[in-house]
Amino acid sequence: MGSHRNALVAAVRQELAEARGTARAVLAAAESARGEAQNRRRLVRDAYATCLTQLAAAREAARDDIQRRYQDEATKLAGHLRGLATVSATGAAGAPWRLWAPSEPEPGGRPGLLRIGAISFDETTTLPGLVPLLGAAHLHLTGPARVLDEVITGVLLRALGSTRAGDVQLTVYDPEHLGETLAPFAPLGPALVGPGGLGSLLDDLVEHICRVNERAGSEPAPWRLVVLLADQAAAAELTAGQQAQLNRIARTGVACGVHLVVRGLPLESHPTVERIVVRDQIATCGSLGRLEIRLDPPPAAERITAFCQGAAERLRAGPPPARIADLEPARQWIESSRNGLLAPIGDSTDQTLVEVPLDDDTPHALIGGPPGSGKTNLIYTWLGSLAARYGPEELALYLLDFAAGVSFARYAPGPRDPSWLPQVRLTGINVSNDREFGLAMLRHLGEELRSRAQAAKRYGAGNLAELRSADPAGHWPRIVAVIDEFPVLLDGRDAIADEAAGLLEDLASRGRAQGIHLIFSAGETALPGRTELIGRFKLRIALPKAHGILAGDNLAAAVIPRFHAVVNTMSGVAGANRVVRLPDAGDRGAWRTVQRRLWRNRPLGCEEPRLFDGGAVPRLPAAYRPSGRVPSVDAPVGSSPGAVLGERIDVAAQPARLRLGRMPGRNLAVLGTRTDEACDVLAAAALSLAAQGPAHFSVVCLAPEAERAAARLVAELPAADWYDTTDVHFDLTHSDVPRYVLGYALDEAGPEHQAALRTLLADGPEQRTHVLGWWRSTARLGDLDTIGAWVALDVPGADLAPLHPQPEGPVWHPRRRRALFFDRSVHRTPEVIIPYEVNSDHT
Ligand SMILES: Nc1ncnc2c1ncn2[C@@H]1O[C@H](COP(=O)(O)OP(=O)(O)OP(=O)(O)O)[C@@H](O)[C@H]1O
Repeated sequence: MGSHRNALVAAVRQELAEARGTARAVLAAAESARGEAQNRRRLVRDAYATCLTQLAAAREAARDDIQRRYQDEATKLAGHLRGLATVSATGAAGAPWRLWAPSEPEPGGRPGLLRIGAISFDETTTLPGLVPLLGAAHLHLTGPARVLDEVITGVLLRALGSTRAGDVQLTVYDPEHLGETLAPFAPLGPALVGPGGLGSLLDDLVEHICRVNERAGSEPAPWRLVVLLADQAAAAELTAGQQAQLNRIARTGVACGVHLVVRGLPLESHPTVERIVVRDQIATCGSLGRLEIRLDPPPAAERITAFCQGAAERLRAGPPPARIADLEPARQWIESSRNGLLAPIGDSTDQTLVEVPLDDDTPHALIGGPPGSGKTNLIYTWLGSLAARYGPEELALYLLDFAAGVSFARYAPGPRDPSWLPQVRLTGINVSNDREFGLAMLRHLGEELRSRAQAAKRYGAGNLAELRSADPAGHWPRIVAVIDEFPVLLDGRDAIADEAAGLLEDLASRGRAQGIHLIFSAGETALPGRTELIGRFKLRIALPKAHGILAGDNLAAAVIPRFHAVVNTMSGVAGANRVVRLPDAGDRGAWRTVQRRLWRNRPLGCEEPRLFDGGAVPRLPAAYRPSGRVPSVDAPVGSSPGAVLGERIDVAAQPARLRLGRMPGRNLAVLGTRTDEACDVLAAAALSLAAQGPAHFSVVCLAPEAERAAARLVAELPAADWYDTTDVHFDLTHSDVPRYVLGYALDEAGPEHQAALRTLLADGPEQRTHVLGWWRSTARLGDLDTIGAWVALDVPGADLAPLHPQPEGPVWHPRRRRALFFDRSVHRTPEVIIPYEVNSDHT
């Protein structure tokens, strides 16, 4: 029994132990599951936290991105809007008051929007607040009357300032203040409508609209801008009929150029009615929705008055004349000069361009007007207009300016601008003292006339057009010679005037058929004894107050205003006048731009023009200096080497040469007291001889003031002896090569040397020894037969009589850097030359 109980206890114990073990295992599993669950919860919580952080960061980034994009877009949009506003309201229509100035509308452009204030876009961006008016809308304003009047004042000034004078006709109905509200506009003379005048004003406007409608398609300008400033009393008196008229205008006015600016009267709604509501200096407009415009302050009354006075003045003067740019052709150089040259020089008051011809019927032109009347300006305009139309194959220009100035210098290359006008072949400036150059140009043109006449004869052609048809490959441009202040050339009864007059007669009478045209201008054209010549100029252009250009009974030049001209193609007879308004051609910068463009398009081989500047001293060209090419003793010597003395006053700038052959008298005397010029003549002669072949030089210097120049010459010559007062020699020694004795101040040679000098002068040339000497006075020259050539500096003509073929001596008025050169073996009369500058240290 006991063992049974023990066995049972043991079994129970066993079961209990098992049950405890199971419970412990279950507990352990539960513990582990809990731990796992807790772990998972922590993980989930961590993940959630991370997720939240990431989400927050993503949200921040997205927000930043949106913000940035918004900023970018807003800035871009504001920029676009500002750009749009700028083009919609250019110049006076949109500029803030502190920068405001009236502006010229673009030709053919539409009127823009008008600024009344600014729209703040965000803290940093503002845009102009613009409203439409001319060509687009009526304005209807509501708000405090004082502020509205300020807005209206600003709008009016902008509308008037951005259109041409006369384009806007202003009418003001102001029954309360009788026009005083817009008093600063008084100089423009607006039509003022008093109390009780509203009805007839509206009727008038409606009638005007009907008339414009009948002429459909016509330009609306001038616009009629009608400002209605009604107070309560006036509004109360508005009749139903007037209201109906007002509404009719609101509907139909804009299309017919009638614009209302209304405060204090009701106006029917219509797409062309822009409503502006003002509250506390803030305006809202129908066209801008909810955007608010902070109003600009009104413009100062003085500014309005000043502008209106200027506009009234411009209105009295009429529309502005054409500008130089308006004369430009659509395409350059497409015209042919076969039958003539036709180019505008300005416009008439109806703004049509006035063209002037140079052709077989009107071959030559005469321009006249007192000093300062605009002759040079007209020539600039005409030349510019011709040069833009006719290329260098069609037109060749020769320009000479005898007026005190350098007006044609602009057409030649200069130190600051390498461009030149491709049609210009020759231009002379500062020539008033060098009439010889005028003569040279006429001689050149005379040659051209002769060769054209010969060619025409060969081809059987009667004029240039026929010659060009017969010889299509030939180069036959029309030639235009312009001479400003031409009477200077014909002035005086001297050989130059006589020869020039003869050449001009020839050119004026025969040039027509050969395509050679003259344009002459002068302050005074009444030239005694030249009436026949003047009569050849059929085209007359008279500037204000010109005398003697038009016929005696044609008084048009006396009454035309400044910067106008009378163009007459019938030698100035009354009844053939055309009044032209001349553009201002004075802007050098603008001309340079045009010239550069023409210059860049010049044809291949187009040569630079020859510029003769009477104020410049030519330098001895390098080709006449021995440097770099010292001839050897064996080199052949020409039978008569030529000494270069100076530059000839001719179109080719050739050197004046003295041939020194083996004949009696081939010596040179330089005469006068101007040391530097005398030294230059001797140096140029010696250096040019040295450059031609082997020669021996003896320099005899008897004047201390010439020593420096003489010494420099010796240094530059390949071989030279030096003699001075301590050692004078005039011996005639035999030499294999030509020998040149360069004598400085030979009048200083003492009596003991006179015989030797005379012998040298008399016998030297045949033995190839030549004296090139400087005498300061003609009295000490000795035997004149031995002096075959001379160069006179500051020696009066009378003193040269013994050396001159005619006993009365040459007409010679000495002037600086000019010399009279006579070589009895080639000249009939002496010629004027310009001594070269050989060394630059005395100028
Ligand atoms: N059409 C014009 N528009 C504006 N200004 C002009 C016009 N014509 C001339 N002028 C100006 O008037 C002034 C005198 O003109 P210009 O030198 O052409 O006269 P001019 O008759 O040649 O004088 P002068 O006989 O003294 O040489 C210059 O300052 C020039 O710029």
